[in-house]
Amino acid sequence: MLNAIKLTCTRDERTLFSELSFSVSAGEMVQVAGQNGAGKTSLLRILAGLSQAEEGDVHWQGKTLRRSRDIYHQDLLWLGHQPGIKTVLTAFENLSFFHGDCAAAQRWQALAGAGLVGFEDVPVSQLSAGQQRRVALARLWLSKAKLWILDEPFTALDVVGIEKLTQQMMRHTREGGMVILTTHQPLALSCVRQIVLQDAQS
Ligand SMILES: Nc1ncnc2c1ncn2[C@@H]1O[C@H](COP(=O)(O)OP(=O)(O)OP(=O)(O)O)[C@@H](O)[C@H]1O
Repeated sequence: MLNAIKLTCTRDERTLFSELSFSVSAGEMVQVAGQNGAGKTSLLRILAGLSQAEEGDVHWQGKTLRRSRDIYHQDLLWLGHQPGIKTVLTAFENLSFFHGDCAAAQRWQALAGAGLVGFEDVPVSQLSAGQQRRVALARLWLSKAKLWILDEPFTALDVVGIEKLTQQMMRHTREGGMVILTTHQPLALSCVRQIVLQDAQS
């Protein structure tokens, strides 16, 4: 279980959120919602251990991230705003780089799952924005991480890509995984719990 405990985040002397507490349990999908600039990415980065809250703490399986760092890194898959893939490599080579422990057949399957059949051997720099996003998301087909933290994963995806990703997130939570995401897309899923960050200025 992930516990956010009384998190306070301040940027440029503006408090984005204060004393924010919530938990995410196995099998849950949570959408962090709010207007542009409300602090969604800031919150996700804190949850992923990439930045620090001014106050409060994040616990994974009952321990602070500091104390559970190694296990947390194994259990977490973070996909940020940027695709975070290597543009000089092909789609297949990217999956080999990030998931060399998976069999080649699994990597091909992951690319097929993400809708990249026919583009496996093209350098990523020559793919469209949506295809590049699909390469990053193909990692979700291979990852054994329990917790996925996804910042705007639907960006640049077409309708088919959105559907594939939605199905993949649902499969993950059905199997006991956890998903925390931000998106400005309406999510037509009854199983998603929302955490809404109010704009401190409004
Ligand atoms: N490293 C930083 N230094 C200074 N200010 C920052 C930093 N990161 C974010 N901010 C500010 O914090 C506020 C919240 O940014 P954040 O990216 O968390 O918002 P968001 O809710 O994800 O927005 P969007 O929906 O536009 O992606 C913004 O006003 C931003 O300028």
